[in-house]
Amino acid sequence: MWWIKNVHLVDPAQGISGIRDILVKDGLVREVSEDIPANRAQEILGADSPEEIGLVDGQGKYLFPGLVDVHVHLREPGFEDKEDIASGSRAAVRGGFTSIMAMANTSPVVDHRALAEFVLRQGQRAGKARVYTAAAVTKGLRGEELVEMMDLKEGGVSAFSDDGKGIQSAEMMRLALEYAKLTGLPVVAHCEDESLAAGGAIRKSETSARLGFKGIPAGSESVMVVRDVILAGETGGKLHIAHVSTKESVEAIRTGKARGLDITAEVNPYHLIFTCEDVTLTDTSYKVNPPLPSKEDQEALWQGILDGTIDMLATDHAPHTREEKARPFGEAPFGINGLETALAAVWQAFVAKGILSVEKLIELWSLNPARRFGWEAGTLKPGHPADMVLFDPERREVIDPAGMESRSVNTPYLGREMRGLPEMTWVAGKLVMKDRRVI
Ligand SMILES: NC(=O)N[C@@H](CC(=O)O)C(=O)O
Ligand SMILES: [Zn+2]
Ligand SMILES: [Zn+2]
Repeated sequence: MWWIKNVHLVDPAQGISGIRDILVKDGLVREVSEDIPANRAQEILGADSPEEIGLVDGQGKYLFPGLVDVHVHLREPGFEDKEDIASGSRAAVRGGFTSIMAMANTSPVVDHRALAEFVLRQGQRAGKARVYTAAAVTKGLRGEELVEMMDLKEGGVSAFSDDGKGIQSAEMMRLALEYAKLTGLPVVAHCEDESLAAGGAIRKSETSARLGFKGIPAGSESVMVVRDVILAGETGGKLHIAHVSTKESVEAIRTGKARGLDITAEVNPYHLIFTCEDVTLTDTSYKVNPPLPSKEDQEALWQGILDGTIDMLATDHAPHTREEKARPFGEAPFGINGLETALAAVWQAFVAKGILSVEKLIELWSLNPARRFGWEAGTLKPGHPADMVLFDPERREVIDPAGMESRSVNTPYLGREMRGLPEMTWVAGKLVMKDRRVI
């Protein structure tokens, strides 16, 4: 049992952003109030003596509902040299994430029930973050034949996604939305038209021309977002757009929402922090799909966040080995390792500077994703699971591979000092990270 005192609690679902005390017992939040006297805490917690209660002084710190990340690559089965479910879920809680959703682009692909159940079981066995999983939309991510959606839903998946590949056939996407609708689960769309994107390494721009790369045009994403919004309208299906990175995509989603369609969208925080102009040939950790956007697109992403067109942030945690990322830029795989650095990155770039409020941050990264995917998370209302993060806005740390839980270190922050980090993480009232160490 826990008693956290004098902490700045941020919980948009309860309309709270201010100093509170909070009591936790048997995995649940029991009481949230402005000041809890010792005898009352002992009574509510049913403690025989004060020594039984874990007391945390939250002075100068924030308490957040555990962050919810709907887009991570845990690489198991098949690519355990990059990450596995245990290491990924440890990285999650170290970074402040207590619920994560694994993508299906493993080997074999999570396109059948037995494998989905395996992923969920491995997540439980790891006993750190709550691990949810998406199943593929099409068998083997080949875009040709739908998976058994109802069977997978019964196996416990939370969404369907061919993430890593765009579904090239409009008819296949239409069918996917229609069938997924019967399960009540969203289709998570990775929007990428291969005829436009093929062979590119970074966003088509002055930089791509200067560096001598074939650029990936913004349209390779936007045309498919427009298509999928239209198909969501025709089918009445539930659509979630992954890693939105262009102005035209934001516009299409805004239009779809104005029509009342069942659409949500996420942005990868690195697309808010970096632009295509930051890319250098020597650092492949900036190579990500979709590629880092232009300044103009980045501004449109912000507009989308501020007016509610964009519902959430998601790391798209995409670990790759040092060997793979050591290849020449054009040949290195796409992806940025996110779980252990993303919150700090957003904090120091935006929240610390007053560009993004802490309340909006928690809406975007805890409340909204939990609501969309139907998970019990995103708030610390009494009676809800005590998935919580104690966050120290002043804590500094140099990002050192030796301290990282992820098996991969493909982040632009390597060797850089970050400011604003999670200090303690609880999942279901159990302390799983303390002082930057997973326990
Ligand atoms: N985002 C990436 O750059 N890479 C992801 C695939 C994806 O999310 O599309 C990966 O699996 O490595
Ligand atoms: Zn993707
Ligand atoms: Zn992804």
